[in-house]
Amino acid sequence: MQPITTEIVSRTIIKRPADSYKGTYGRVMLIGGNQNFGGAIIMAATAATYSGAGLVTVATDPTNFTSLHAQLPEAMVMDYHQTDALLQLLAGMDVIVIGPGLGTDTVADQLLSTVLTATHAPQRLVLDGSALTLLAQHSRALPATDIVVTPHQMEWQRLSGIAIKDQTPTANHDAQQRLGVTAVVKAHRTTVYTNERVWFNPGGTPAMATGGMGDTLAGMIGGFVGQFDNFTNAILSAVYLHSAIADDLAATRYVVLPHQISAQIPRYMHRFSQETPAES
Ligand SMILES: NC(=O)C1=CN([C@@H]2O[C@H](COP(=O)(O)OP(=O)(O)OC[C@H]3O[C@@H](n4cnc5c(N)ncnc54)[C@H](OP(=O)(O)O)[C@@H]3O)[C@@H](O)[C@H]2O)[C@@H](O)CC1
Ligand SMILES: Nc1ncnc2c1ncn2[C@@H]1O[C@H](COP(=O)(O)OP(=O)(O)O)[C@@H](O)[C@H]1O
Ligand SMILES: [Mg+2]
Repeated sequence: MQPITTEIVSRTIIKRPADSYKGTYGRVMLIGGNQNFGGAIIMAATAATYSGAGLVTVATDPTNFTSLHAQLPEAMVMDYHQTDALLQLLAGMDVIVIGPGLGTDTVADQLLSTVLTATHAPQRLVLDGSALTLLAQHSRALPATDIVVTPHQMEWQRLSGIAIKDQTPTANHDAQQRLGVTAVVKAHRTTVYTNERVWFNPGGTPAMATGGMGDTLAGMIGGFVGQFDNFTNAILSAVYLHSAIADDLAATRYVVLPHQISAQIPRYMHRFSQETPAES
């Protein structure tokens, strides 16, 4: 196991080229937020936007439109029941994040199938939350493109079949190889599994144990993989920054809330972009 280092983050978060525009930084669609879990997709979309995604579209239940816009006017919205319109929009996306607050009813199940069928390389896919629970219920073909799953320990148990107490790095890596996708297994010390390697995140604090913290990470990963070419390094950098921000905030706070993390992302990205070694 190797630690995720600040050097990886500095190499990944590069200064923005002057000759660029919003399209340069990723068209990201986030799909989720049923009538009960609207907050989850709002937190994920907020994190993606504050992570620098150039254009953010949220496909959600219409009951969430107003609250989403009140929090995040930068985001566009669409009703996720409108399958034809969704398919049309999906075709133009660089990154699709599905799962935060999606739920597991038949609408959610259908949406996941639609996304798995419609996504094609080089589009990148982030599967989180309810999408993982649905995926574990019956196996489906995954598109041949960059995919990352971001389970907590119970979601990983459902997906991999490994009981929480048996989730060792070796067992998790074997399961990741079988699944063929990058796996971010979230815990106090989150571990990341790629085809080549096992990484561990040195940061993280129990002050992060609040609903929405993982939704925020999923949005950050969506924002990062839409901007930074190296898929693994983009994921590692998002995992690292998410907890590094929390650790700093927790120095003076008993709990850290997801929206407080998102508010700090641009400042931390700026800092790491200034540290980019001149030769890289
Ligand atoms: N504001 C919103 O809209 C929010 C919406 N959300 C959305 O809700 C949806 C469902 O996601 P979920 O994670 O809440 O529920 P689920 O997948 O059933 O897992 C919980 C079960 O697993 C167990 N468990 C064991 N270990 C665990 C661990 N390390 N971490 C976590 N759980 C662990 C746990 O055990 P217990 O707590 O009972 O001891 C329990 O039995 C999803 O779409 C998500 O995005 C949330 O983000 C919250 C904010
Ligand atoms: N005790 C802890 N120490 C470090 N990180 C934690 C701790 N508790 C929760 N987290 C982090 O918070 C996030 C929780 O994710 P998840 O359970 O998916 O939340 P949600 O679905 O409510 O958004 C993960 O990134 C996890 O690593
Ligand atoms: Mg979650």
